[in-house]
Amino acid sequence: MDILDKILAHKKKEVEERKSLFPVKLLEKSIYFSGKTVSLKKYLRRPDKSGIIAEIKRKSPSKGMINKHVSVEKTSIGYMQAGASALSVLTDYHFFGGNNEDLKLARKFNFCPILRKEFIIDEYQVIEAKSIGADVILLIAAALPVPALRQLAIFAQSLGLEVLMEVHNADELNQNLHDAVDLIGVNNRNLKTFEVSIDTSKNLSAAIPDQYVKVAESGISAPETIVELRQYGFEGFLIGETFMKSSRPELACHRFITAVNQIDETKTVGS
Ligand SMILES: O=C(O)c1ccccc1NCC(=O)[C@H](O)[C@H](O)COP(=O)(O)O
Repeated sequence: MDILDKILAHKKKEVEERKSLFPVKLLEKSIYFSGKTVSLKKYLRRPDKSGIIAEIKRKSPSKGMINKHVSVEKTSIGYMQAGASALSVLTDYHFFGGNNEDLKLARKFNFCPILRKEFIIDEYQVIEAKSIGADVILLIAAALPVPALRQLAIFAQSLGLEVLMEVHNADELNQNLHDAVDLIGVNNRNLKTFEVSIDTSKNLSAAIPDQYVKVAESGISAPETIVELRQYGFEGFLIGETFMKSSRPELACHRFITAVNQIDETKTVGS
């Protein structure tokens, strides 16, 4: 059993418990449920932004505790002030130390696209995502059979949510391409070995059709990598640990984006 199998087995039980504790009828009463969403696709393409999706991530299966004392309010506002294009909030508690309140807090203090980083296997979690103020959900191709993934994606779009589909290889990519997916994320982290390689994004980039916004996920630790990945057509860059391992994640994000901008400026002057 790899880590994804373990997470999904746990998630199955958790979702059933949540369904009885917080029935759909209750979730639908949230002010966010019938509200408008903010488009991640559009924000990633805004020229005044970096393309960085900055993540709130307290701990992870690969790294253990990363940042126990993060303030979601301070960090999320600081990320956006630093020039991030969007936020990602891990809402899984058991493996990542997150929760729905984190996302609600991020929503309360920011007008920007927010990705609910979750292990979604059931329509209930899509309704929950909308009810807590998310704009985008993640669907992991390796987590679900193709028809189930497609159904969840169509359902999410019917609620006004965008769908970021995460793939690890060409097979997952080719099987799952369809109109209900808005963005394709290539995860550089191998979930069996936890090894990260930016080459995963580079190698898959050409196989992603132009209609999808390409997002490189995980293991991005150097500003130069953003500049390099842009040359492969990536417009979004999901970064968690590199910022969160600092006691001031928002400052780490600011320094990182400033460095990306400096590389861009140097290239412009030199060309
Ligand atoms: O981060 C993990 O260890 C992990 C393990 C198993 C499933 C998912 C995992 N991470 C979720 C993510 O996708 C990352 O938080 C996200 O891409 C940011 O990655 P990083 O910048 O490397 O923190």
